[in-house]
Amino acid sequence: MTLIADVSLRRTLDSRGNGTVEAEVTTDNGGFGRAAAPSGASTGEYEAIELEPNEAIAKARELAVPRLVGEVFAGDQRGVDQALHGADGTNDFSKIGANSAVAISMAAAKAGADTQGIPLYQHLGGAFRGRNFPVPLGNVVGGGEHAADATHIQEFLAAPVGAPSVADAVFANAAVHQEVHDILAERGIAAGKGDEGAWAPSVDDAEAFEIVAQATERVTEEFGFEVRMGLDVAGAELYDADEGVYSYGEKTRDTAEQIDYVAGLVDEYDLVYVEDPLDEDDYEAFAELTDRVGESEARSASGSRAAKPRDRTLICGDDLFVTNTDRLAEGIERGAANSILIKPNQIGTLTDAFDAIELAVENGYEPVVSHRSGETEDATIAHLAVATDAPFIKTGAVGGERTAKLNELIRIEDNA
Ligand SMILES: O=C(O)[C@@H](CO)OP(=O)(O)O
Ligand SMILES: [Mg+2]
Repeated sequence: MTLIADVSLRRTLDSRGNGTVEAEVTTDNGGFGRAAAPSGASTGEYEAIELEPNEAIAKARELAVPRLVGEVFAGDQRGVDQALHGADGTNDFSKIGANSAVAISMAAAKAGADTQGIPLYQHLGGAFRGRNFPVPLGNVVGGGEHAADATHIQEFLAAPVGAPSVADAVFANAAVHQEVHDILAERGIAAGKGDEGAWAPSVDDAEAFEIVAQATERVTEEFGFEVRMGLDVAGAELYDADEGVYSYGEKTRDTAEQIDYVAGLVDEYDLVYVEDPLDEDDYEAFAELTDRVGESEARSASGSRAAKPRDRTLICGDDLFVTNTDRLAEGIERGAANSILIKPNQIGTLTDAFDAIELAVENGYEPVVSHRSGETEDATIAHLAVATDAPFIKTGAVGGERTAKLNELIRIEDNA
C-alpha cells in the first residue's frame, strides 16, 4: 500500500542562493519521493503565500505532517492535497506556507509513482500520456525583475513551434541562446545573465527585439524548422497604478497605448506567445487585446482546442490568474486572455494546478506549465506538462536548474 509512513522537511538552496523547502515522502511499502519548492521574483499579488523556509517547515511539521503520516495514501493525490488544505485552513496557505505545501504535494506524487513503479507523468496523467510533448519556451534575453540595467520587458522567449521532437526543440532553444551571444559580440555589447540564465544586456527593448528576431531566423534556417518568438512582458511590474501608465524608463504608455504597442509587436514579430502584456488587475484590457490578436482564422473556423496553438497568438495570464480557478473563471467570463500559466507553487498543490488546467482546457484556454525565476533541480513540472498534454512549457534555455527540466523532457520522450 502507499500509506504515507514519513514526511521529512529540510531547508535547501535554490538557484538564487536563497533557502527553500525540500520535502521527502516515504510510504509503508518503501515508496520514496523528493521535491523542492521554487520561488518567484516577479510574483503576482494574488499568489499563495510563501513563508520564510524555516518557518514554513516548522508550521508544516506541526500542522500538516500529523495529518499525513499513517493517515493518507501517497497515491491518492487529492487526499494528500486535501490534508494540506485542512492543515492550513486558509485560502492562501499563509499558515503553513505554499512552499511547504507544494514541496510535500509534489514529493507525495513522486512517492505514489515510485510505489507503482511507473513514471510520474503516467501516475499523474494516465497510461495514454507521453505521446505529445510540450513546446519549450526558452528565455534568451531578459531584464525586468530578473536582471538590473537590462530590458524593460522581462523575457524574450524562443518558441520552436516547428520542432519534430522535444529534443530538437530543446537544442534549438540552446542554439538561439548561443546565437544571441554571438550577435551581442558582433555588436560589441557585453552581457551577463539574469536569474533564469537569459542574457541581460544593457540594450533597449527595440534592440532586444532585433537581436532575438535575428537569432531565431538564423536557427530556423540552421535547424530547418520554425522557431518563433514569444514574450513575458510582466506588465504588472511596469504598471504604475497611481499614474495609470506602463513605464519603460522615461517612456510611458497609458493602457490604450500599451494595447496598441503589444498588438503592433505581435504583427511585427509574428509573436506566438505573449504573457502578462497588461496589469494583473486589468481583465478588461486583457479582453480587448485578446479580441484584437488572440484569434486566428484557423481557430475561429474550428472553434475547438484541436486548432494548434501555433495558429494563433496566445495571450497568457500569469500574474492575472496565478493558477487560481476563481481568477481564471472570471477571465473566462470576461474573455480575458486565451491561455493560463500554470505554476504549482502559485496555488500550493498539484490538485489545484490540475483543476486550473482542466478548467482552462474545457474553456479553450491553453495551459502553459512554468518554472519560477528561483528554481531547484526538481523536474516535476516536466512530468506535469506531459501528464496534462500542455502545448507549452516555459522553463528557460540553459543553466542547471533549467536543464534539469529540459533533460527530463528528453528522457521522457526517449522512454515513452
Ligand atoms: O514571471 C514569470 O513568469 C516567472 C518565470 O519566468 O518569473 P517569477 O518566477 O520571477 O515570477
Ligand atoms: Mg510571468
